[in-house]
Amino acid sequence: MAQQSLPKDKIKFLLLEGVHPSAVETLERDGYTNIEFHKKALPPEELKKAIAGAHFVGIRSRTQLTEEIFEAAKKLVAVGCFCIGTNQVDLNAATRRGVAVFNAPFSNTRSVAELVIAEAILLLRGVAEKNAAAHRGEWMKTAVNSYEIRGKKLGIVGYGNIGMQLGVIAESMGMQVQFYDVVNKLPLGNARQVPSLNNLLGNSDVVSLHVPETGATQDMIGAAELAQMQQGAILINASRGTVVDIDALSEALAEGRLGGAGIDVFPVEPRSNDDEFISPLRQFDNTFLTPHIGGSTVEAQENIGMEVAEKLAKYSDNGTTTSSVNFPEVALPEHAGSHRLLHIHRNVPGIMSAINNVFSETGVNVSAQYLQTTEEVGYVVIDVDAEYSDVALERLAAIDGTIRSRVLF
Ligand SMILES: NC(=O)c1ccc[n+]([C@@H]2O[C@H](COP(=O)([O-])OP(=O)(O)OC[C@H]3O[C@@H](n4cnc5c(N)ncnc54)[C@H](O)[C@@H]3O)[C@@H](O)[C@H]2O)c1
Ligand SMILES: O=C(O)[C@H](O)COP(=O)(O)O
Repeated sequence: MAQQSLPKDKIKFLLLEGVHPSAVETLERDGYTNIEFHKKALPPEELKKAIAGAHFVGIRSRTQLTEEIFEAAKKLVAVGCFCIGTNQVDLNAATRRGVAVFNAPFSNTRSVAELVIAEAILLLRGVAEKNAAAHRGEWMKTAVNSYEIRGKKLGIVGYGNIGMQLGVIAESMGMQVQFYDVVNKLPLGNARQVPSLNNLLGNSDVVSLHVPETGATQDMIGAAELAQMQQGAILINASRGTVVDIDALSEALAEGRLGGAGIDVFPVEPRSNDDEFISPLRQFDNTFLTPHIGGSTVEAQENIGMEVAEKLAKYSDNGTTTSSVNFPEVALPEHAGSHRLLHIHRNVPGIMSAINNVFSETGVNVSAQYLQTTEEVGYVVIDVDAEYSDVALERLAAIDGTIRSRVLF
């Protein structure tokens, strides 16, 4: 599929799930005015219709971009996840169609870490149940089962951007930090990596989960793992709802084996704020149940809006794919005075020589060329004299293995 460069007002952005206004402001400042904005996620059938005319789509964690949705999104050039997680996007389906996917890997990490620390303090003090009791008119003044976090052991599962930040804050408040990760990580401060999940679970006063949603993390904390935890320990999950078996957690809470839990993400979450939240955990006073708001602070949302909108605009303006989660990464300079050809292809032998043949056979002068590949996809960017870009684009688009090509003026 070969695409000519469109005037900016013809390039359509579909922004869903109430991304922060900073996204719209950033795009408008860059000259993109064709923006359809929705406060909520769209149901699949509506999404299919809305996405059919969109060149760029912006989502958060709720919108599922499945194979079927990509099939309906014939004009789609890139996806912006205005969040960290990208598990809601079928990345293979995107890559096969030459659709680049971007996210905001850092902007809300502090917000999540702060929520977890707050919950660790309040749950170790028994505040969740004392607060619930007070709302019912009960007075629970007691020091029994009420502890400081100072000197307690925090076990972090998944020592990535959030886990590391959490560890630093926890340590500054006097906690001893240990973590489990599938990758060997450099511990910050006095944190200590432990060799196994069981080792961490059996030896932590508070366990906090910060792994991505993958096959390996599905039900990572089930009945067997909960049984490993210390009597009275706290479990916090602000990662993904699929990581904890909620029925097993309910059982552990019902039997009084855990001191409490802070759960921000659930296997099934209401589609909107108008729908009822249904969970067996509602019965327990010693839990904080929050509506997936780990990253929902004004600061984080504003930064995410700018960061992801900038990435989309940059990709649209000059082809830069820096920090794409599914695409070869290329950081490109401006291309004033020349036209820029973007060629996305399956990474199979012979493609590069076919591309270079186009230029040797047509005599089109190449002023710069950039190439980057992943296992599946190759991304070549070629700057050429403006008057020859049409003919070169046509020839490039006809090369066997081409996924998508476009020209930027
Ligand atoms: N509640 C919220 O609002 C909210 C906000 C932001 C992020 N999140 C979730 O938190 C997750 C973590 O975010 P991050 O920015 O720290 O991600 P990250 O990619 O920086 O870190 C994830 C860490 O988990 C480790 N890991 C992966 N699989 C593992 C496994 N099976 N066992 C142990 N460790 C494993 C990785 O090696 C990595 O160190 C995100 O994937 C996202 O789903 C939730
Ligand atoms: O992946 C994330 O960053 C979090 O889950 C936050 O998602 P949200 O933007 O939908 O709140």
